Parts: sequence; C-alpha cells; structure tokens
Amino acid sequence: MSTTQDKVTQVNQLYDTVLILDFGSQYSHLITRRIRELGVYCELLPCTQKMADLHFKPKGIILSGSPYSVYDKDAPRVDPAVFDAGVPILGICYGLQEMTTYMGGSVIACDHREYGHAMLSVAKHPDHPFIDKLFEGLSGDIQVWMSHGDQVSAAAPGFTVIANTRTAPYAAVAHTEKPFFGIQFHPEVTHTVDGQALLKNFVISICECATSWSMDSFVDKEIERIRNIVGPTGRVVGAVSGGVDSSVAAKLMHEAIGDRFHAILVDNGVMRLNECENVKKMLGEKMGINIKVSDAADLFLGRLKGVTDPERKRKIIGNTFIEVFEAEAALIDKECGGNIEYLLQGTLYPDVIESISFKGPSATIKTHHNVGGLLEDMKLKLIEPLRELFKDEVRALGKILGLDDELVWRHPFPGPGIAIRVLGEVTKEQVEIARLADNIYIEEIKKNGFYRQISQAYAALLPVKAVGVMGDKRTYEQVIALRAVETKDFMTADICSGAEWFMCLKRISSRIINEVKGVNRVVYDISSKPPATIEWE
Ligand SMILES: Nc1ncnc2c1ncn2[C@@H]1O[C@H](COP(=O)(O)OP(=O)(O)OP(=O)(O)O)[C@@H](O)[C@H]1O
Ligand SMILES: O=c1[nH]c(=O)c2[nH+]cn([C@@H]3O[C@H](COP(=O)(O)O)[C@@H](O)[C@H]3O)c2[nH]1
Ligand SMILES: NC(=O)CC[C@H](N)C(=O)O
Ligand SMILES: [Mg+2]
Repeated sequence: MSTTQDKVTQVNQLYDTVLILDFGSQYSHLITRRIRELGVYCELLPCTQKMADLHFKPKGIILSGSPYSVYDKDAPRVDPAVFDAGVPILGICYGLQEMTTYMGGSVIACDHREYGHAMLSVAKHPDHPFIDKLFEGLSGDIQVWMSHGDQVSAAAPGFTVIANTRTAPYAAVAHTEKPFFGIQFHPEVTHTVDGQALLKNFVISICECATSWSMDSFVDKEIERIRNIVGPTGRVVGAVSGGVDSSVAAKLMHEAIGDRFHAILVDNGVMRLNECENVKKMLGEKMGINIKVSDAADLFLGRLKGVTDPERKRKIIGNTFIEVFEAEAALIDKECGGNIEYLLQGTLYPDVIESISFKGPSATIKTHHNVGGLLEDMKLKLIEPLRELFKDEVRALGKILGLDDELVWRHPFPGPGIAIRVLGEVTKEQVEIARLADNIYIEEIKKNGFYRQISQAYAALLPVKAVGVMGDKRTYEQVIALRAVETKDFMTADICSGAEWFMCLKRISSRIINEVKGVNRVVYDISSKPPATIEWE
C-alpha cells in the first residue's frame, strides 16, 4: 500500500541512514536498536529489497544473520547491486557467509555448532590502516558471542583476515581495496562485550554517519513533514485512548496543524476510574487538543451482555469501537464541510517490523491495528508519525513535547480495557468492582514509588466466590487477582517480587478488602509469561 508519505520527504532522506537488510535472524531488530542508540538513524528492510527500488541512498549497509545456511536450496540471496552501491558493507554471521559466497570464497558446515562465548584475537594491518578501523580502540583478546553452525573455509579474493578465534580462522575479514567487512560473531547482543564499540566504529568512523538522530531534531523535522503532507487546509481525525502512543502522536499532530486535528476518545464503559474525564482534561484543557469524548458505554455493555468467551468479548469491542469511531468521524467531517482527508494512527516501528517478513512483503502481513478496518470504507489516508520509532523513543519524544511525566510513563492499557479483566460476564456492577480495586492498587503503587519500575500492573476480578470473616460475620464474596510484571517488550515477562513489594501488596490487599464492596480476598498472580500471558483473557 502506498501512503501519502511517498509524496513527501521521508525520514531516511533527512538523516544519514544505515540500511540493515534482514535475512531473518532473531537479532536483526537489535542491530537497529544499537545503531539508533549511537544517534544514527537506520532502517531494517527485508533482504528481498532491491537497491534499484530504494528511495534513499544509505551511508552504509549491514547484512544480518539468518537461520538459513548459504548452501540451502532456498537460502535468501543478497541483491548483487548492494556491492555496487559504493558504500561500506558489514556482514554479520550469515551476512559474512553470504558476502563470502557471492564474492567467490567458500563456506562449509562446522564439525560442531558454536553457540556462546569465544575469545577473539585481532590482527593489525599497518599497510591497510582503513581495515583496522573496525577494531579501532579494541585491543588484546575480545570476548565475543557466536551462534553458528557454518563458517568461512576460504576467504573471497581480495579479502584478508582481521581477527580469528581458536576454532574460526575467518572470524572477521575485510577487503583490502573496498570498504567491505564481515564478522562471524554478533556485535548486537550484549554478550559481545565491545559490540557497541565495534558498531560505532563501523557506522561513524567507516560509514562517516553524522550522529544527528535524536528526538530533539526529530520533532521539528516531523512537524514540518506533517504540514507538507496535510497541506494548508487538510484535516485529520484520530482515535486517542490516553495511552502514551496515541497521546504523543496527537500532540505532534496538534503542534503541526492545531485545531485542524480532531481527536476522538471512545468511552466504551470499560475504561478505568475517571479515565475519560482525566484524558479529556489532560489532552483537551492542558494540551489544547481538539478532543471529543463519545459516550458509548451503554452500547458496549449492552452488546457484551451474556458474553463470557474472551475472544468474543474482544471482537465485539473491536467492531463496536470501529462503528462508533466511524460515526463520530463522519459527524466531524460533516461539520467541517467534508474536509477530512487523513486518519492519524500511533503505529510504532515494532509493529512495522513484525509486519514485514525477511522473505519479502508478500510472505506475512499482520493486521496489527484495531482501527485498520476503517480504511476501506472511509477512504481516509493514513498518517503515522511514530512509524519509525521504538517505544522508548516515543517516550523521549513525549518528554520533549512537554507531556506530563504521568502520561509519558503510563503503563500500557489494552483497548478492550476492563472487559478482559472481569473474567466471565461483563456487567456494570462487575466492572465497577474491578475498577475500584484497580484504582486503589495503582494509587498505592504510585504512592510507594513502585510505578516506574513496574512495566504493567492491574487488578482483575475473578468469577468465583470465597468464604471470609469480617466483623465476626461470615462473608461469601468475590476474589481480586493483582498482576504486576516487569518486561522490556511485553513478549516475555517476569512477575515483580521482593520483600518491600510484598509488604506493599499486603497493605493493598487490606485496603481493597476494606474499601471495595463485594471482595473478601486478594491473590497475587505469580505466573510469568510464557506460559501465562500478561492479561488474564
Ligand atoms: N477508548 C479508546 N478511544 C479511542 N481510541 C482508542 C481507545 N482505545 C484504544 N484506542 C486506539 O487504539 C490504539 C491502540 O491502543 P494501544 O493501547 O495499543 O495504544 P495506546 O493506548 O496509544 O498506548 P499504550 O500502548 O501505551 O496503551 C490507540 O493508539 C488508539 O488509537
Ligand atoms: O491495545 C491492546 N489491545 C488488545 O486487545 C490487547 N491485548 C493485550 N494487550 C496488551 O498487550 C501486552 C501483552 O499482553 P498479553 O501478554 O496478555 O498478550 C500487554 O501490555 C497487554 O495489556 C492489548 N493491547
Ligand atoms: N546466526 C547466523 O547468522 C547463522 C548463520 C548460519 N545459519 C550458520 O549456522 O552459520
Ligand atoms: Mg492503550
């Protein structure tokens, strides 16, 4: 799908950009993270990307690792034009092997798969000082991390060895005439102690990239870019939830086009305590964004009546959400004389990376957005200002844009909200119990200074009753389960633990049982993800 962004300058045309070609390694996105951390912009594209179709000129190219062997029949191949691009190339693991094979060397299966640490000895080349730039500042034995079953058995013509290990005579090679480098180990993982220094040598010293990628510089350029896309009269609608992604996207849009941006918050009846009022105040009054809260609580709760299956709940909420959003957007469009051309989405780079496949764009396309279904009907063009950013970059951007810390560091909150945290049937009464318990939980977490170290915390209401005793009387009430996890990417997660945290949980339990009617027991969920998930439904 072509976006409006094709018409205007793209981010990769504004910054020195390193191109990372993905051959399917599980670490490919880490290379992207590490280089961005150096202040250099880079993009990860599938290895099927043809150089001829590239809309920008990269300052350097990195070929990633791969689960394939270069001698496999269906192994992914590099576009030969990469080697004529006239820019430095770094092959990592499979990238080294593929470059070696293409350029006339050979690669064979090793006797033993090598997975783990290895010590690297670096050789100096006084005759070719350029070659030594890759390991500049790194001397003696270097601890590196390997993960391979194949290795180079003969370097390609023109290449020379620049480092070896006990078992890998070609652990690093370089071309003596061209700026081509290959390494068997993985500099992108933290187990390679000086990996970041090596990547820095490559992108800054060898590719000569400017370290201009920072959220400070991104703000102005992006605002300018949005203005060019939308034009002087165009209008934009966007769904906002009060979560960090949609709030940062909304703020950026507001800075760019002011009141021509129309934000819509859907009250689906399963938001947290006072959330809609708070988000309206924060985005509307504090940030000056044109925001409308659409009260659809009864509609959502009506459709959820009698539904207990988690997937059906999600579907009903997702579909109803789209319906309400479309109706509101149509109303706004009418008010503005049919001027709305664009839909703002808070898509992040991980969504983009997950949607591409190293085998090429046709292999897997994941629909990852709950408002994606709007497009066909509404004929709106997409505008996604966070499309190139990782979550931590979005948070940094939020800070620069002056968003409150409370908003910037907000735990993620799922679109289906409390409906997937009330197990079993979702009724107004059950939502209210979960909502009050959750409010006490989060309030205490903040008061006791745990909020920032926890990645996500919430209270769920279980559809079971337990016996208790209160004021000498038997009680027979429901159970609240508390969840608190630490995670970087929400794909895997550990539970929060520690003596102080448990003391805090005890106080929270007592407050919930005393203050929330209908609850006489609180349990703490100690399951990690996997095998459990973060949400209960
Ligand atoms: N109640 C809601 N009203 C309007 N839009 C919503 C609502 N809930 C979710 N959305 C839309 O769905 C998108 C996806 O939600 P998601 O929770 O992944 O992101 P977020 O809320 O912006 O940030 P976070 O992940 O930090 O919660 C939001 O960016 C927003 O556009
Ligand atoms: O916007 C969202 N819509 C959803 O339908 C949804 N389901 C789960 N989540 C959030 O995703 C992360 C991982 O959750 P799970 O471990 O439960 O899959 C956690 O952060 C969850 O809160 C959602 N977010
Ligand atoms: N990590 C990798 O890139 C591995 C490449 C290749 N599959 C090997 O085993 O050597
Ligand atoms: Mg959210």
